[in-house]
Amino acid sequence: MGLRNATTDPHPAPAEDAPPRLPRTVVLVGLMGAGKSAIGRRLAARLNLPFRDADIEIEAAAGCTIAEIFARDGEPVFRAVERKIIARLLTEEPVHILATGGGAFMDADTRATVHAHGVSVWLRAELDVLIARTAKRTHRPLLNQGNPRDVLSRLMNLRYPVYADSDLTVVSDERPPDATVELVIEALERHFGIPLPHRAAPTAAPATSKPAGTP
Ligand SMILES: Nc1ncnc2c1ncn2[C@@H]1O[C@H](COP(=O)(O)OP(=O)(O)O)[C@@H](O)[C@H]1O
Ligand SMILES: O=C(O)C1=C[C@@H](OP(=O)(O)O)[C@@H](O)[C@H](O)C1
Ligand SMILES: [Mg+2]
Repeated sequence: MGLRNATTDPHPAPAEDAPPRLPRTVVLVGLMGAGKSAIGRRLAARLNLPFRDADIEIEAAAGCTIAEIFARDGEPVFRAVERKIIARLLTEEPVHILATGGGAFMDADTRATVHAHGVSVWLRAELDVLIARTAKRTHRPLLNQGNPRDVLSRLMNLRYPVYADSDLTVVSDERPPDATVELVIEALERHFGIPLPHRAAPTAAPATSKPAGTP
């Protein structure tokens, strides 16, 4: 018979028949509490891609927490490490979902690297949403120096005009995280003009078994 065995076919289907793939690493940008880490992790699972969190990579490289780097070495040292780690992730790792820390995109070099190698998605959130989401944890050094509402409000004024330079903007509001993930997938599909192969969204929200405080 003329039927070919798919596994031993010496003439495999041409590449254009393969499902479209995300062409660039997705770089999530936004203020503390916007959901970069939480949405990024879920987005990676939906798109079946690796997830990296720049903050976790920094802590692994430094062998201590971000709060300890700020206290011991100061913010400029943290920013230098952050710049280096994000450049490495974007230039040396295959396409993945990357959650940055809220200050990363403020660095001109990092912005240039993101524009050159990634697609940036700003998770834009209102002040009250950011305050509610960040209030539960105390690991962010910038929010432990004074009133979090004042700090976040000042950072919004400074940073939102710069975050606006992102390729895409998605609102991060009170809707459930999976609904925001859906918005990001739709925005990416529109941006690249391709359907992205992705897993179905989780149907029901089962009772959480995560330890308290896990993003
Ligand atoms: N709809 C939502 N979208 C994103 N995060 C949400 C949402 N609802 C609650 N959260 C919680 O808010 C926190 C957001 O923090 P995180 O993802 O660490 O933000 P970032 O990395 O941008 O600072 C997490 O604990 C997350 O579980
Ligand atoms: O906004 C910032 O300058 C920072 C945000 C943090 O990350 P998240 O935005 O993920 O909280 C972390 O990188 C550090 O505490 C500084
Ligand atoms: Mg984060």
